[in-house]
Amino acid sequence: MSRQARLMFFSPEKRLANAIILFVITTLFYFFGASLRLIDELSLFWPLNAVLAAVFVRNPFLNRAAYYFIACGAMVLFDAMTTRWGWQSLVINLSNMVFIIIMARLLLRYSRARDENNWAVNAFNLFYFCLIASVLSSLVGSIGFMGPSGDYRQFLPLFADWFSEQFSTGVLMMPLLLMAKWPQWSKWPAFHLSTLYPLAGTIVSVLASMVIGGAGSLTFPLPALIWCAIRYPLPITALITFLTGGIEITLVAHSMVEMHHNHPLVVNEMFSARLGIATMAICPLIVSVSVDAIKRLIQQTSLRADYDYLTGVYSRSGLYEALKIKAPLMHKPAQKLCVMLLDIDYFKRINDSFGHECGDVVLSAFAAQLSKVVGDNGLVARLGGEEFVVVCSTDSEEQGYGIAEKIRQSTELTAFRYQQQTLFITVSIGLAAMTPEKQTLHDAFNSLLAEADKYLYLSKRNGRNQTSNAAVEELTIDS
Ligand SMILES: Nc1nc2c(ncn2[C@@H]2O[C@H](COP(=O)(O)OP(=O)(O)OP(=O)(O)O)[C@@H](O)[C@H]2O)c(=O)[nH]1
Repeated sequence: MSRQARLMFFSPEKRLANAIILFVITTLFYFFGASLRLIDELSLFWPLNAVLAAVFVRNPFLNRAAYYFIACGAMVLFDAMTTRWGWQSLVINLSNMVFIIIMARLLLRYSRARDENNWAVNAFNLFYFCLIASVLSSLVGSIGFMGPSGDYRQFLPLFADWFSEQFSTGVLMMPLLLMAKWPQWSKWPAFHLSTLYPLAGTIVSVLASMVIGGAGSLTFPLPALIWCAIRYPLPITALITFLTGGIEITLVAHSMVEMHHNHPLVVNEMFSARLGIATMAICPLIVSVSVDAIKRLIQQTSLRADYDYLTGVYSRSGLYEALKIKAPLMHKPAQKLCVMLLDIDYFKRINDSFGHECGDVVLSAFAAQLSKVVGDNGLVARLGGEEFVVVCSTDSEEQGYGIAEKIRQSTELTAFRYQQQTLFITVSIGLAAMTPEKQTLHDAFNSLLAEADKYLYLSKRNGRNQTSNAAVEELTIDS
């Protein structure tokens, strides 16, 4: 991911600026969380912990005691100015820090190394890391909050509420926070109305869960979210999933999705709803991560198929793809399509005298030299063994012949090096050219390749290290 595309607020060199920004972010989100408080101390959503954990994951250099201290200090200071919690504030904020530090450390240790470019939201890992961080931080929070003289019958409901909030907010927010980047509008595909269908499906299913109600209705958006995961990029899926989960939690908390008709909302139901929503939220992400991985695999496989592994020039299949995509841009209607078939002379001797590895080095250096001479004026491919093909568009066949000769002469003059050895090679070339009229470039190429093969044979037969084409063939026949 490029520096510009990622959201960058921190820098390893600017420690004071880092400290100030961290302090401001902590205070802002603390304020936001505090304004969402539902019942006394507890919050419906507490986004600060997920936000700070993501900040520490995205900026590994911030993972130092001093920065942890600043974040915790900002929280305690906010409480000191806005509440009368006293020591309880220390416990609550310590529990926040437990979540933040455990989450950041686990993600940095197990996810980042695997995929440097994607901040690897391995959805399974994220789910379990959130679980571990939430259990530990809620334990610290609820035990500390009750204190030694607390009524321990209250422990379980307190722990359940604390844990389910941390866990659901973490699972819903972390993927989005870890992947957030400035949108690159230029890379967005053209808009079609059908693009909105999965989003519309999600909205309709959230509305349906409001109308129908009951615990089961919370899973209504799942199919639509999975549809989103298949259609949209990973960060967009993370955003929609986050919004859907957040809306559902709010609806349940405000009894707009009824879990039990005619019964007021009790903590256990909230606990169950939050866990259910968090579990549902991870499903589209798992699909999205898998779709992303499959897409990358397809990209890698086609890259492998399109390029020759040894020399880096096009493979045979890659050349046919390039003829479809690149050649029409390069070829003007009145121009000649020139196909040169090249075969290194006596290549077997190089293998026999210096070994197969030396042969590979020569093939690779020859391909590099060939690409340099042809430049942007043509396509270079390796058909197999020591046989290469060059396709270019020229104003005349003579011009094509000129390029072929330039290749041949530069090959003859190049000293190829392998270990302490200096080797010289020559190449024989067959050249065929035509102005494709009704034929596609692909068909024209196929017939020119067969013709060039005939002229290559002529070059070999006439002593190698030469270029042959129709004109040379005529001369040979005449003489
Ligand atoms: N090192 C290496 N050798 C290869 C590769 N592919 C094919 N070869 C060798 O290339 C040689 C081609 O030999 P021949 O077809 O007899 O042709 P030549 O020796 O070049 O002789 P002429 O083409 O008639 O000038 C064989 O020894 C193959 O084993 C490769 O990827 N690497």
